[in-house]
Amino acid sequence: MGCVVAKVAVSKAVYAIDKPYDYLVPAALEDRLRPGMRVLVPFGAGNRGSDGIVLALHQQESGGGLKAVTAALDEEPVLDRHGLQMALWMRERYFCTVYDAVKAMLPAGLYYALRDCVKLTADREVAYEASQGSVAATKLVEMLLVWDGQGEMEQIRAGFGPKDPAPAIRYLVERGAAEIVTSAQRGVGDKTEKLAVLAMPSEEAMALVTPRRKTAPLRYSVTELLCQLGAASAKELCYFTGASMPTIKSLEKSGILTLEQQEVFRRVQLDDVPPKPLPQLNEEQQAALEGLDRLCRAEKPAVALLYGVTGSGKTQVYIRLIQQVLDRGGSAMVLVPEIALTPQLLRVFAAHFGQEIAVLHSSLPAGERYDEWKRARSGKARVVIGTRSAVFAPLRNLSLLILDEEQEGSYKSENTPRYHARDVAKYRCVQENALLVLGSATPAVETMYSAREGVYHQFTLTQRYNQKALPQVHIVDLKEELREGNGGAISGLLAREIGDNLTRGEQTILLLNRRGASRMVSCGECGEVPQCPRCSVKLTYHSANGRLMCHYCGFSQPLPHACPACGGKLNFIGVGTQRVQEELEERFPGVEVLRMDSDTVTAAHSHEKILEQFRSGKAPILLGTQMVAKGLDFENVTLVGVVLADQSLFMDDFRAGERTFSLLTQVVGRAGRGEKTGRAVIQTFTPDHDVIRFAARQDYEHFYQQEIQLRRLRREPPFRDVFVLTASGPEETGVLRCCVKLRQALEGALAHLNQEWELLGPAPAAVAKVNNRYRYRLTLSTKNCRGVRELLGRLIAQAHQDRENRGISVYGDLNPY
Ligand SMILES: Nc1ncnc2c1ncn2[C@@H]1O[C@H](COP(=O)(O)OP(=O)(O)OP(=O)(O)O)[C@@H](O)[C@H]1O
Ligand SMILES: [Zn+2]
Repeated sequence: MGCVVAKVAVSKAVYAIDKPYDYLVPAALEDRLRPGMRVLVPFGAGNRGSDGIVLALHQQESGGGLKAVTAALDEEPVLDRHGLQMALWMRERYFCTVYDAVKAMLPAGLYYALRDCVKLTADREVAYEASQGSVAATKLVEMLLVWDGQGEMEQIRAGFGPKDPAPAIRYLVERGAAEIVTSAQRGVGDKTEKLAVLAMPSEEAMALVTPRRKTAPLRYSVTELLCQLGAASAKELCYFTGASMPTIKSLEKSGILTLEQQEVFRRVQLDDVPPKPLPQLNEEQQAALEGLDRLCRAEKPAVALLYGVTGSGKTQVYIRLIQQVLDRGGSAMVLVPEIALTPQLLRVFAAHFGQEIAVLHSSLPAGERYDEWKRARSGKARVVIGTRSAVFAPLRNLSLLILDEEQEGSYKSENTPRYHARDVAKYRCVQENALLVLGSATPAVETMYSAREGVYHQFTLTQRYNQKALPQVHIVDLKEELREGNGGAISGLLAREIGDNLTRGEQTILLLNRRGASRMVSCGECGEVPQCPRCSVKLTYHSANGRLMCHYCGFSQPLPHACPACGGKLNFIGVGTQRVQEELEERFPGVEVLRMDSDTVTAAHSHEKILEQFRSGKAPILLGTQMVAKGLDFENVTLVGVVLADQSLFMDDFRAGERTFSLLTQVVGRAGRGEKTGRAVIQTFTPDHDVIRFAARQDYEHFYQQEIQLRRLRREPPFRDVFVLTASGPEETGVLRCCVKLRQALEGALAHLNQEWELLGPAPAAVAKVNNRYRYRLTLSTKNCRGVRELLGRLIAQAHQDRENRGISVYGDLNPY
């Protein structure tokens, strides 16, 4: 008789020591435990509990010296064989731990928050007696008795103040009067999903906070706001008052509000969508469908590019393709970029697949996401529609994966694990013998290159479904406008076109190409621009809450009345959507301008409502940031205006051209999708820039040819890959030293590499300081291969273990956005 040993990927094992750890499976668990189930195990010094996932089980002669699994956390596996394989694959690709990958793959509702508790094991008298000889231990016993014999480590630490409770705990444990237990509880999910509800009449609440208004102003403001609203998401309360989560928590402690794990986001109701017959395809669509379906039926891994101009009806092809997959008993997933997952799109799919749909969206509350995940796993839902992380959805018999707008940056994760959904999808295709369809009107240069090289299959839709020509585009040179004395945001031509549209009762979409709507302020006298105290960036002004905010760390402060440095008058600089809105209202009195940007989109006034208002034709003009550029399909829109095209063009990033081309082509493509022909006006300071000229002609072919040549010359993807190693820490010199050391080690090892490479840095990151941490990076450009990944993985692990690097974190990122 041997024993059963589990190989476990442990949550508390950091990257440098991440490997499968062996644990003995206790007899009581032997029948139950299977690979893919999460477990609680003792780990590290002191054997504190950690969660982990079982990678494999095997028989062994003896388990001498092995620690045992404490408990199983799941009834049945949460990952199957392919899922576990995927986690290992991600570790190797993205320099994360296996458990980091597992967490990214599972819905948040499944996480367990682990709590260490100290529990009295003896009764009152015995416990007191055991504590004799240590004042601290006696105090601890008293504390625990008050809490019914058990306290969480955090509570105890709080109770002991600055004193370390550890000796007192040890004292009791050694004398058999207490034990440390680790309990696994269902995770509480994301803070942002908490709903704060006023827990007492508002007068009482105000009476509680008013006396200390001076010393605790944030408590006062939060309470005041909550009294008006009754209930609000914790995130919103913070946003509008500048408070942070501890303030909300302290109000909860005082009983002024309760935090509920409630719906903050409304789930899109799909039950009432009337079913629709399948679309009749035109010839091009039919040809694409047949080709794709043939690949799908082959049950061999394949990637196909569906390259179709805006409005060519790619969605209709997807729908038919999915229907055929379902008819054969398979399942399918459709991934869309963050901003494209609109209720409108969901309704289109719901009309065809009804209850077969599961929606996995990052802004769904954790509980709902978990439910949807379970529906996919059980086979009740066979079509998953979702954003980036839906690529991990546990569909059975997966035979079709669709990545719509595959060039979009939101498919790349900016947090650990830093994966790209396209790569993960490709790997799943191989695992499942499925077909991956990459859809786009402006494919990523890498994707088109693979298609041209014959690595991907390609299908093309050259015409709009309605046979209409693509919109006519005019370029306006803003330098000319300035010379002619028009310093406003709207040129003469654009104003005339808008006017024409108003007369004809047609609608207009205006894009302000910049992140967020916000503006900076600067002092008219000394030129001072308020900066974030924690980051090396300027603060931007948000009109919705009247505060200056940092987009990197969330710091905010009320807009000062005068320049803090010299007392001068503050001016707003930069064109914000709000200013454009004002200008439009001046030029076209009485005309309603809907504005959609991060400022106007709040829980009460959602994205969805604004779009609904626009669709119903009530407002003639929709003005917004990138939110309005993509995916929208409104018949009556015949004019698109780009207020300023240059913004994203001059960023220090090899994708700047591609991103600008894509955005302009997409937004121009919103016009003329119905019966009437569309027009577009692009305003720019660089009318001769190739990217703008190509975009105006919607000429992807020439854009691609020029771009691929540039990439070849500059040795950028797809010809090489870019690995970025970033070190960040509280002291600049330490971070720099860490990078220099890393560079030396890397150079030494790369000398033996049998392929071309180039190493740059250390250089400060584009934003050199975030949240009081300095960031420096090394950039290695070379072909991605196992040897390079192993080398980088080893060096990152070494850097983590280097004592000199205490407080510094080092991470790697492949082809970052
Ligand atoms: N076969 C079809 N039958 C009926 N209507 C169609 C068909 N194909 C496309 N359409 C209509 O044409 C319009 C554009 O189609 P769709 O939104 O699928 O295009 P797209 O290629 O995804 O566009 P974009 O990339 O610009 O978002 C939609 O209103 C759609 O309903
Ligand atoms: Zn900041």
